[in-house]
Amino acid sequence: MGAKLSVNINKIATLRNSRGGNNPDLIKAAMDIERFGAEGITVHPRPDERHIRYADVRELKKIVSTEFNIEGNPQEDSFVQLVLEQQPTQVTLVPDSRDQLTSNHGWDTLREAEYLKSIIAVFREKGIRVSIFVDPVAELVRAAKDCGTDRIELYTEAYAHNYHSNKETAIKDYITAAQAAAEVGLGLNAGHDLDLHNLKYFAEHIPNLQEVSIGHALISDALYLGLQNTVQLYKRQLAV
Ligand SMILES: CC(=O)[C@@H](O)[C@H](O)COP(=O)(O)O
Ligand SMILES: NCC(=O)COP(=O)(O)O
Repeated sequence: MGAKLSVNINKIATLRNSRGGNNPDLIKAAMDIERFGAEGITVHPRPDERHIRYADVRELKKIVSTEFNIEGNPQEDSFVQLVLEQQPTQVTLVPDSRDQLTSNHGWDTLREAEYLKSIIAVFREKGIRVSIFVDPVAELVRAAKDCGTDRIELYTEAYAHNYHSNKETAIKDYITAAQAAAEVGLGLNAGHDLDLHNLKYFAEHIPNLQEVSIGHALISDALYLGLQNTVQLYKRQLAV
């Protein structure tokens, strides 16, 4: 079976927030995205609530019937409280600073090991699956296992950036990192800047890939192709 598609709906909230009303309706969009075939809904509430708001997360939890994945930085106490209260399928820990435009690096699982061990345990004790955002470096992947996480999410910005110039080179570190994950028994997710051009090749070369979370490109494509068609096109790239 191919990797699951979890659609990140941050950008739908960004559009809604730009006018202050409820158009587009985030809850309806999440339900439609699931109905169109997505196997998960991802949100990344940031401290300034510039797209997904904490209140959205609470409303989404009531209606998401597939896997609900909440991303964020556990160094924000309010984020930890929100996740513990909402009990999603998965929490993805991302080391973003408060004013960051978008995620731009993974955890240093060697240097931050003690902190990660303690915070991962907090979520796992409550039965929430934990994934941590990691750059494609085998040593950091192996160290992630020692932190007690269930899965890692490989940060795919570098792959997406380099894909068009040389896809064989672009995927190399990800293959090595994915093999390291398999060797130590870690589940494997991936995300950031994956799109209709680069997704199939990634899925074909990373056989132990369990889930991708995709937002920016997918929602942008939906402007031209329609949401239903777009979700199905992305799913087709994963059917390798
Ligand atoms: C962890 C990750 O790569 C995504 O959460 C991405 O950062 C989306 O966040 P924004 O929609 O705020 O850019
Ligand atoms: N975890 C990655 C994610 O949720 C979406 O990233 P992007 O597709 O918006 O770059």
